[in-house]
Amino acid sequence: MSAIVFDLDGTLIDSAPDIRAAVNRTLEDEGHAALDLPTVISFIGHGLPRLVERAMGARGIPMDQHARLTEVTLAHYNAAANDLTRPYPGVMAMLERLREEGHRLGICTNKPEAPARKVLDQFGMAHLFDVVVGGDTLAARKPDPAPLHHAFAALGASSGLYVGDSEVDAETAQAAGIAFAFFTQGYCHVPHDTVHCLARFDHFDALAGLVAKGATAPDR
Ligand SMILES: O=C(O)COP(=O)(O)O
Ligand SMILES: [Mg+2]
Repeated sequence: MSAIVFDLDGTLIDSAPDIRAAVNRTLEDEGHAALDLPTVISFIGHGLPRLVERAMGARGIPMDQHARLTEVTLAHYNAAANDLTRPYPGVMAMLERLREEGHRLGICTNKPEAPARKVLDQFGMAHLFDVVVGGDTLAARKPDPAPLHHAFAALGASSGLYVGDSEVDAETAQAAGIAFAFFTQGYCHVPHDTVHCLARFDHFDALAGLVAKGATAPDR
């Protein structure tokens, strides 16, 4: 038995199109032009408040509107979190296999906890996870290691494997002293060879094999 914790956006699910739609609804409500998908993807990774801040910056909206527009965007997202979102190929089979092998699974995402739970539920994945830590579950969010420590503690493990798609996840794992497996098809914003990881993979069919080969050994 080991504990395996997953990032969500860009790792288990390709959620950027719905995130983009929510942000663009907010911008359009305010009379501003929409943002394209690559631009929105470049803003994903540090949580919703940061994403809204960057979208506002791109459109020259004064930051005194930030708290309000973050709430508005969250409401838009909660209303339509699964219209365009899809799990990456092989995700469901991989999660079920890891559970069958006796691993305990968790989520550590910077997405707010409520929509994270909702998305997992709508894809029929919620029952596979023993803990969901979102960007607003604790006072700190990734790359602070606290949310990842919290997830592993809830699983009754001090170590295991963290699986994510971005430099933020790699930094978080390193700060937490947890081994990191890097899914390369998500929303990473730096050259892939600069991402510190124990293993990298581009399809979830490969993950169970990595776990079996001992990718859950401590990273340092
Ligand atoms: O909400 C974000 O900015 C990123 O979410 P993630 O941590 O699941 O990639
Ligand atoms: Mg991610």
